[in-house]
Amino acid sequence: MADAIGALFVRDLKVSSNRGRILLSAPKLDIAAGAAVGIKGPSGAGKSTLLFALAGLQQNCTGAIKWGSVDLTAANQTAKAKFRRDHLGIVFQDFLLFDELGPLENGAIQSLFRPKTARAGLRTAASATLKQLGVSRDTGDVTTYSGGERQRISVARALAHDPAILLADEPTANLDRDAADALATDLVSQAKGKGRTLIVVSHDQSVLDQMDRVITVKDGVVA
Ligand SMILES: Nc1ncnc2c1ncn2[C@@H]1O[C@H](COP(=O)(O)OP(=O)(O)OP(=O)(O)O)[C@@H](O)[C@H]1O
Repeated sequence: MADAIGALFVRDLKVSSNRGRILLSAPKLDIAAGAAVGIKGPSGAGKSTLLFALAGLQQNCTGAIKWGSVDLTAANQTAKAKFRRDHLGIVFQDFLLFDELGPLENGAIQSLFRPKTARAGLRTAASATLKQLGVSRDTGDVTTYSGGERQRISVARALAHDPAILLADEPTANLDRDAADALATDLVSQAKGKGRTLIVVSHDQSVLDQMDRVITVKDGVVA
């Protein structure tokens, strides 16, 4: 399964700022497809920079970031966008939902820019994941839902296209303890249940405890 799209191979990665300062280096990082991996480290260490590089969203990267046979550092913007559309789901600290829409409209938001033939499937998948995650009502916009529910809606959105890879950047930072624990459990079960690779940046030890493995980033270097 060396070429499984969820298998990550990073070599000699360097990420620079626009002014040429090295923000992050990762000499070697391998993650097996289907693994659940935490990324920890002090504030400003470069964790989000690493996660965004792995998503093909970070500028000024050199070296190799390969997901299966797709080399993101060699890909142009169109190819990177296609990779994300086909294979990647992302969950953000601040949810990044559309406040004026409800859970299903947010969960299935991708249907607005997907081919007509894919739209019904996306809505069905988002609806099923919302149910699995316990977001059972679909009344009112998402501002009427709790933080934990909103983050679960953003997980349903990230998974609607059935990606092989799920990335999350501090997904529990805005949640209370109970909601954070539940969300971490949900992320792991949604990933493991479908053999997805899960990579979670977190300061939260109870989130990191649920991962198969934890990587440390310190002073811009991935250990
Ligand atoms: N586009 C950019 N241009 C210049 N510096 C940047 C850029 N993006 C990030 N940085 C710097 O890179 C370093 C790493 O930032 P990053 O957000 O990856 O850290 P982090 O480990 O995720 O921190 P936190 O835990 O506080 O979110 C920081 O010093 C930050 O100021």
